[in-house]
Amino acid sequence: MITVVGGAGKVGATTGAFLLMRDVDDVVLIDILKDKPQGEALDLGHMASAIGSSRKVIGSNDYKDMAGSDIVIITAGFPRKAGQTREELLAINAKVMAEVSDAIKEYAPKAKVLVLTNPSDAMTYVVYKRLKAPRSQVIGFSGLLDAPRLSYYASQKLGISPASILPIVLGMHGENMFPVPRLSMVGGVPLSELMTKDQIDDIVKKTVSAGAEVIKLRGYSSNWAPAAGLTLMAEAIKNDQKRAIIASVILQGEYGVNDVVAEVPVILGKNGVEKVLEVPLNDEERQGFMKSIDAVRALLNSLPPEYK
Ligand SMILES: NC(=O)c1ccc[n+]([C@@H]2O[C@H](COP(=O)([O-])OP(=O)(O)OC[C@H]3O[C@@H](n4cnc5c(N)ncnc54)[C@H](O)[C@@H]3O)[C@@H](O)[C@H]2O)c1
Ligand SMILES: O=C(O)C[C@H](O)C(=O)O
Repeated sequence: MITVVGGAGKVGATTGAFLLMRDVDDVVLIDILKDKPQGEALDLGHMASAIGSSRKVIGSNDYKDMAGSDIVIITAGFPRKAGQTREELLAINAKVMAEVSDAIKEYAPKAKVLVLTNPSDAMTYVVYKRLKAPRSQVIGFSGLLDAPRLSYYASQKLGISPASILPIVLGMHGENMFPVPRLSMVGGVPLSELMTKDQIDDIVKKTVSAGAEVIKLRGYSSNWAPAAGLTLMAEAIKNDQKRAIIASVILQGEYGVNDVVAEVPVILGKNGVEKVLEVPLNDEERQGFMKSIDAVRALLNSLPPEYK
């Protein structure tokens, strides 16, 4: 069973749909909004029936309905509006994370927890600290959004399928994210060798500002792409795929960094994060990555003390 807390929201409900479409597991949508999670679940139940799925889906306003979940996905909280940064949501969403973490501790303490809510690296840290769980159990989302965005923009320039690109994006989910074109491969050839410097600069810029661009165009933030990424992460854990995925984890010595959350490639399986991979950065890339790490560290330092 997979619970989505924030399940009546845009990313939450979309994730519920994708989990059912890909037959990953039964789904529970929990939200504080009256009737909305139940309404979303009813529509999704009809959808499951339409596709011939016997998966169950329920909506609830009661955290105790997450009991028995193997995975809890947190999409609860406030999204940013046009002109806002993700970091501006720090205090308001940290409060939501604390409440949801306390519920997880009570009702699903062994669940693997995927944290989407922004600013997602800091929110992952808050949940990790609050749950006092091993870092393998608390996994931040965004790598499976930022990396496919890099592939998307590169594929458009190169006229090839995004599926043939293995993208690497590290660090923070935000303005300080660190795409690494030299380690992003097309058939073993780095993007940096297939494109001019100007083209690389352009796709990096577009990747970093993609979330803001979606908001600017349609008035609210992304849901389809993050829901797809969350579904693939849940699938990797549920089906013990031991798949390399970029996710946000609490670094414990890797890259010479301690107690900071950052996007890095990890192996995801039934135990959550089963391995953290250290990509071979050159000196210049290492500097860029550390700048991104410093930005996350500064954000974590600015958390109110009760969340650290
Ligand atoms: N990390 C990423 O890559 C990424 C991608 C997209 C969105 N986000 C973030 O995810 C969050 C959700 O985005 P959205 O577009 O789905 O927003 P939304 O407003 O559509 O949904 C959020 C839902 O959370 C619910 N909620 C609030 N507090 C709650 C609580 N204590 N318990 C249960 N439910 C609660 C709300 O009622 C709402 O239904 C935002 O912070 C957004 O910025 C992150
Ligand atoms: O941009 C946002 O606020 C949502 C998300 O972080 C994204 O990158 O799409």
